[in-house]
Amino acid sequence: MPEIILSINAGSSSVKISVYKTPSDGKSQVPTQLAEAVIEGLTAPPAKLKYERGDDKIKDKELDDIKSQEDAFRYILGHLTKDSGLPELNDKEDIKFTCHRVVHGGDYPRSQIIDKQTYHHIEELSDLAPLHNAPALSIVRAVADILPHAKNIAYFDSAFHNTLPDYICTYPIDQAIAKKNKLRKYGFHGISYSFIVHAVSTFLNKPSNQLNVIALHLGSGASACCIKNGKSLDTSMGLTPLAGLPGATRSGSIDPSLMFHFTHSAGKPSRSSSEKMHITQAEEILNKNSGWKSLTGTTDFGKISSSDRPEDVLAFNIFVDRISNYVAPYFTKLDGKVDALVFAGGIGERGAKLRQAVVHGVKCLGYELDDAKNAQQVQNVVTDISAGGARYKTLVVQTDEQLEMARGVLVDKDRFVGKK
Ligand SMILES: Nc1ncnc2c1ncn2[C@@H]1O[C@H](COP(=O)(O)OP(=O)(O)O)[C@@H](O)[C@H]1O
Ligand SMILES: CC(=O)OP(=O)(O)O
Ligand SMILES: [Mg+2]
Repeated sequence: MPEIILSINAGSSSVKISVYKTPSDGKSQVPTQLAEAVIEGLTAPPAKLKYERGDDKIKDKELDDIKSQEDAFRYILGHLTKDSGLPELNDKEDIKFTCHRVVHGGDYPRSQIIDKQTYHHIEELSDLAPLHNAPALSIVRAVADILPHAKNIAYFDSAFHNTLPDYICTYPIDQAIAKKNKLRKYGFHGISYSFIVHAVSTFLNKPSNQLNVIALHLGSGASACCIKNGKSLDTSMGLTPLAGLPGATRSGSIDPSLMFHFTHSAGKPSRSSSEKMHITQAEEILNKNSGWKSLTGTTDFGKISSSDRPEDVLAFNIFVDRISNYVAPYFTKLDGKVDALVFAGGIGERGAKLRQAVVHGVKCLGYELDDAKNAQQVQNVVTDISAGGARYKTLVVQTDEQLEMARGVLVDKDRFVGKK
């Protein structure tokens, strides 16, 4: 009997939910997608709904009352269960598995059933992913409330980076304190990077364990990953998703001393700290009130890219510069043996002008775009946008974290049987 999987991806500005059914032959490892709902723009209200079920589509429906990831989840679940074209979901008890993208999984090397212990562990990690873990847990609680029969499984963004060598994930600080407090580089967007490895390996017809890729996941949060033989060798995010590239509301890496000159109360608790999540004013400022929002007043990078206001041009140039700070070093870490430079995430997939500027900046390495291919809206999972004579390939991958998690359910099902 096919079973229904609800795969939930709570990002910092969006919630994306896909519904799948497991294959009826029980053998193939490919779930069938029945519907996909996305609410985006949580940081640039009003939030907007996109919905696709077969040929039925809703595009950019404005939702005034949806302010948080939990609101978005409840709205989407209501929409799915009321959709008469989706009879598989009319009875909520039909949902057997719910997959949750959890950004910070600490030392967890792979997915986990969410029981009391895992729930509390994810909660303890909330301080280290202030825009992510708590919203993901608010959805886990809502699922426990509305869908008590479903098995909740956490998929961790950090797990893909479990292969980082010690000299890359160790910070040069007192090692006794670092070990005691587990202060190291974790890295995130790993579910997306895992999807990218699968997709590019299929596209290039090359085994994933021989694949070398420089991957850029550019969304509300943005990161770069150096993938060697299909595994993470280095990545730009760190102990938290604040390190590395700037984002919609995040500064990215800055001089650590800066904050003490920015405000005298940097170390004091922020007003949005709660019993469950403790963050300082510095963390609040750098995670929630910086990035594109602080420079331009909007978090919509599409608007920023198409504007010629000086502050938008500055934000665009900063992003191009910071991205280029990773591409060439990762190229050398891979010894120039690079199968593809990959763009993914909301900005990577839709931002033709940004791709053009980034690739132009690394032209001397042998990257060049076909301008016409770059300008088109991508339709396929993988699109080659490189110029005919380019020495190295540039690809756009429409990443699908929900599908990556749902595939994981098919692989992991037996590990979870009998557990609740
Ligand atoms: N046409 C576009 N060009 C560039 N960026 C875009 C475009 N459309 C949307 N975006 C940006 O994509 C980002 C959302 O990316 P996404 O990966 O979905 O975010 P999240 O981090 O919430 O998962 C937003 O910052 C949005 O501004
Ligand atoms: C890890 C991270 O920053 O995720 P997102 O881009 O979805 O906010
Ligand atoms: Mg995302």
